[in-house]
Amino acid sequence: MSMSDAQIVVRDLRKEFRVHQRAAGLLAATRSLFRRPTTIVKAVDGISFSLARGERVGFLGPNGAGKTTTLKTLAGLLHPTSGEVRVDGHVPQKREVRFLEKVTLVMGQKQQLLWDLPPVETFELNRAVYEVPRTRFEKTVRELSELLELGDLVKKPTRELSLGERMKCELIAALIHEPKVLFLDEPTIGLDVAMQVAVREFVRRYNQEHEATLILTSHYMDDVAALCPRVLVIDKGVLSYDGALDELVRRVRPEKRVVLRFSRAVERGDLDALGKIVEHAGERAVIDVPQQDLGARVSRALETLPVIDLEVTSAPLEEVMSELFARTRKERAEHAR
Ligand SMILES: Nc1ncnc2c1ncn2[C@@H]1O[C@H](COP(=O)(O)OP(=O)(O)OP(=O)(O)O)[C@@H](O)[C@H]1O
Repeated sequence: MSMSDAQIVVRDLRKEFRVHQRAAGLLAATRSLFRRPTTIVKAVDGISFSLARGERVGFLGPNGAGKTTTLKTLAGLLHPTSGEVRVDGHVPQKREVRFLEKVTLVMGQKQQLLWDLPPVETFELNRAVYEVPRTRFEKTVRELSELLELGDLVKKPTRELSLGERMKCELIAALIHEPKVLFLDEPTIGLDVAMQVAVREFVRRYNQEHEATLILTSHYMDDVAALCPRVLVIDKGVLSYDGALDELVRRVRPEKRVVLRFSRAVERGDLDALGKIVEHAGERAVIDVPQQDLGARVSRALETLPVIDLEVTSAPLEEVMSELFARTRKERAEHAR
């Protein structure tokens, strides 16, 4: 994809925050009223990427990596310290009406629904703000409520809804104006597994039906695996990977995970030759085996051990990601020395 075809373009984006240090003690506090020491936090430290229309990209990184800051900048809520950002040809920070009509930012940790009123009232408010024609509005609300199986819940006061029901209504409120670009920051946080799946499927359908572009952050790797073929990995404001999720997993963890069950307890020493032992408790063992040796090692296990059950899996994505983040930190620490 050339930069000119891209719908979202980010070039060398930096965002710094100036933070006042809080000194302890009354005297220090009084003094700091006049001369407050400040430090600079480099939340985003020179990142570049671009997205084509309709793409779904996951934004991964540990806490404080700079994900929310990047999304807020793309949505026009924060001004970049330097660098360039374009979303469908617009400079987000100008917050032009035509730009605002095209985008939405959903933050799982914040809500826009009015607490004491039913969600439909917030939908109505957004209809007015975005000047959505009545018939289109009604069609959208009906379709989205059906997709999310909300029924008449949208007419109950928000405070009476469960977390999952509220999150679904948040999504509808954010989509009343049928945006083409979705920035979703932890949209499934706090939801149970069934609800996560429902929201995920809904987002997927919206993406397909509207050819909407999507950037998603989530601590639930299942969300990312289900929705985002491509991922960006950010740590300490710097991008360390931009590419296919599968490829990332292969790079970080070229091993397959083999779960073995035996008809009787097996000695640890008998397992050593198979690979890296992740777990071992007598009649059960979990072993990481290099991908290229998988066939040979599995045959060996079957020949030499009383195997009654064998399953080949991959390490959970959560584990792969925390290993990646730990590695990046370590490399950077060594680099800094
Ligand atoms: N308004 C602000 N003022 C000062 N520092 C900020 C501000 N917003 C964010 N930061 C700092 O910038 C860094 C990046 O924060 P950001 O919220 O973008 O991270 P994140 O990747 O979204 O993290 P998480 O996964 O925890 O939500 C953090 O060190 C954070 O403390």
